[in-house]
Amino acid sequence: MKFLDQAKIYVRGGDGGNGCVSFRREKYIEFGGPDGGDGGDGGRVIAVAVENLNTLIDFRYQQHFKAGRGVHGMGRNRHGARGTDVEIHLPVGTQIWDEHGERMLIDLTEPGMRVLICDGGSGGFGNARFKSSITQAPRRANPGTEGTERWLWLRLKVIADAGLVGLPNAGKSTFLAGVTAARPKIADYPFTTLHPNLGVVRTGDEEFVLADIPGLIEGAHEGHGLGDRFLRHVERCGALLHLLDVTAEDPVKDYRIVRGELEAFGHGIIDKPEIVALSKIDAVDDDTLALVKDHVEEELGRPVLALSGVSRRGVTEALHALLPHVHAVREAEREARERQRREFGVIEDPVDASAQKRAPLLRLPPPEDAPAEGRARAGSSDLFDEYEDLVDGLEADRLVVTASDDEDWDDWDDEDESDGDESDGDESDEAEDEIDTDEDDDLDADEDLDDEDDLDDEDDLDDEDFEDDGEDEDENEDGPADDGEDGDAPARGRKR
Ligand SMILES: Nc1nc2c(ncn2[C@@H]2O[C@H](COP(=O)(O)OP(=O)(O)OP(=O)(O)O)[C@@H](O)[C@H]2O)c(=O)[nH]1
Ligand SMILES: [Mg+2]
Repeated sequence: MKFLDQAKIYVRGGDGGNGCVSFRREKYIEFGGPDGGDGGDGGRVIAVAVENLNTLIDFRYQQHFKAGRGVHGMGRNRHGARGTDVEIHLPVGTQIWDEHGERMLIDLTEPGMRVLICDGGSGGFGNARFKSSITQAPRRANPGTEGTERWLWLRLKVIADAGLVGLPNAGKSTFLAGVTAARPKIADYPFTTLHPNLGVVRTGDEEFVLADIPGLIEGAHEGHGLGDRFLRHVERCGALLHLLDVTAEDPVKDYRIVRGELEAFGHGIIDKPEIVALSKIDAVDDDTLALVKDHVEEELGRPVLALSGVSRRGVTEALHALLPHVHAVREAEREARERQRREFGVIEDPVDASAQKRAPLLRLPPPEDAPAEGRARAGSSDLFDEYEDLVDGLEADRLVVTASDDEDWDDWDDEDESDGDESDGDESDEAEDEIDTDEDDDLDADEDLDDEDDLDDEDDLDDEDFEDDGEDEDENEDGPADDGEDGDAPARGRKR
């Protein structure tokens, strides 16, 4: 499988479904009352950390993730269903960064960790919600709110307890293959290893993960060789095992080159506990080894181990030297995880009953430019007031409508005016251009109405009513919530 350790993705929560304006229509039942259901909430986008994945290559082929839209509310008090959630599976060790790659939002360090990265919009209230003792036939419903959207960077940092560093050909992959079941490519040329390899080391009853990363050369931080970006995979390691090829001309110089690159990379790698070992010692006799070892120890001013990935000599000692550091980093990681949990807070997951069995859902911090409260909730917003005004201006009666969006509301408004004009226009002489525009409006409005009809499941029922019962008319005209002079024939005819 190809290795890719960063990717940019676009995520979008589903829009909330619109509330529905509908009235109960049934034979022999007068004043049926409002029965428009609420729209369903939009689906959410959730990131899940999973094991057995170690690349972000999938995100090269798919970058856009959109959750499903909430279903619109319907008549007979039917609420729309929630939009479907989208789950994005990420390898453990993936970090989620903001759009500009400047701020890390969350670090998926545990398998099964779940993060809500994009919330869906809320469903709008149907007209049944607006029933009160005064307004018994409310003709308003809320449109659903839009889902949030954002771009995010994903960065994979392989999670290993210890890492192998060194020049190309130092014997890193050979060492990994010797102490773990990993089978990295090994060959007698530089840059055999092109991406990090992981292996699980077992010593006694201890286990830890060892990472072999591509070799570093002088100037790697400027992009020489494979560059130094793979170093971020050892950022999380508890310790580094720095291998120096004993057969090399000058192991001390090799050591300094690699240290120089670690320093140039930054991110605290240079400060990590480091164990230095001469490798390939089976390739030299003991005298030469002793000579080189003394020289290197003297130059570096520290003890140096000696090992061979081929003959396994000195390997156990090197692993044991790594162990205390591995324990220390694990302890620190555990604390960091607890801190992260406290910081992000856990969201109760009302949707999914099985969620309790799974890891808690964490909430990703909102984009920095977003309003603190997030998006306005349906039913409590300016949107609502705006809509209320619009509806008050409407003469339309007994509409059964599933709103699609704001534009539709505007169209309704237009339509109303044009209808008025239409009836006037037949009787009186209007200015010509005015009539023209009105006709255009009419066309548009009719089209819009058709669209709405298509969306609306209620239509059959209501169509029938419109056709056959004159009672209904009376019912609405006499209805306690009728605002004055509506119930006029043109308005009703218009809806047909
Ligand atoms: N004799 C001997 N040869 C070794 C030993 N370790 C590695 N080699 C040889 O050295 C060469 C390079 O080994 P690798 O393990 O691929 O080296 P590397 O550090 O992973 O190299 P890159 O992946 O290119 O950075 C291969 O030909 C190995 O057979 C050892 O312990 N003894
Ligand atoms: Mg290698």
